[in-house]
Amino acid sequence: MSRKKAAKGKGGSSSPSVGSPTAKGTGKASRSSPMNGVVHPSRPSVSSSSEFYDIAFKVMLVGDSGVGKTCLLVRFKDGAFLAGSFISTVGIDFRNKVLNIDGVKVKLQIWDTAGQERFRSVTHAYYRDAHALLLLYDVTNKTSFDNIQAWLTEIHEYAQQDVVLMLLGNKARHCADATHERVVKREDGERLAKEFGVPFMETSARSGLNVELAFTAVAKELKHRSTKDPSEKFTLQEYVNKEMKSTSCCRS
Ligand SMILES: Nc1nc2c(ncn2[C@@H]2O[C@H](COP(=O)(O)OP(=O)(O)OP(=O)(O)O)[C@@H](O)[C@H]2O)c(=O)[nH]1
Ligand SMILES: [Mg+2]
Repeated sequence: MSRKKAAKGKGGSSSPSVGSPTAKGTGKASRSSPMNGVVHPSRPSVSSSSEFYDIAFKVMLVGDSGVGKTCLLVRFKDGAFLAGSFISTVGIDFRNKVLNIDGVKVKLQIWDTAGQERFRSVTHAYYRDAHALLLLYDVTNKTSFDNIQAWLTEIHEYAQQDVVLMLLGNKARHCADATHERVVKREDGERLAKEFGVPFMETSARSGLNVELAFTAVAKELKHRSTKDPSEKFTLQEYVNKEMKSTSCCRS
């Protein structure tokens, strides 16, 4: 397996990277990638980064405005929490991160979409290229939870049928994240996820709860699908159930 070089740094709506609809100039996603849609660039990206990778995937963060998509990405990429005033994402943005999954360098190109309704048509253009979707709601905001069904309808309409999907209940009350009151019970999230057959866990971009796990689990599933190694047994939901940390330490 030849090793490629990852483009480094923060992306942006003005300069999308390899594979974005805008970069191809067609406004439409391409489906020409080999290995079940896995991105294997024909040559290393022009970049000063020393991060090589073997396979690359696109992961999209979706959900209502304010649920914490940008914060989740920043927590995962930089290990920090964006405190202070809320700056709503305009259009779409991306960051890259290379993970070592069982000896394979997996590059995730993570697209952070704007949750605001007025940017919905921008987001639609990116769905078809996504290998995985992390769908977020905010456990302190009931409307964001009620809107999950509408998001799922949208996903079924615009995303690939075999897209890897995971539901995340963010802002979960956890040791370092107890600023807001929970209004969506964990059991409600579990029930909804079960109903739609998608893996689920609660996260906190603020405390870091399960953030690494959410992206690692998706990377493992995508790598598993692309290598199709029959000796390797992997089930996303089982992995998540085994690895996830619960918020129970803070429950009163
Ligand atoms: N307490 C708590 N606050 C969070 C968490 N994640 C995000 N926030 C706060 O929620 C607000 C919205 O976070 P963003 O990450 O910007 O939300 P977003 O989903 O990217 O919103 P859009 O870009 O408009 O779609 C910010 O004020 C964050 O500080 C979390 O895990 N816990
Ligand atoms: Mg945002």
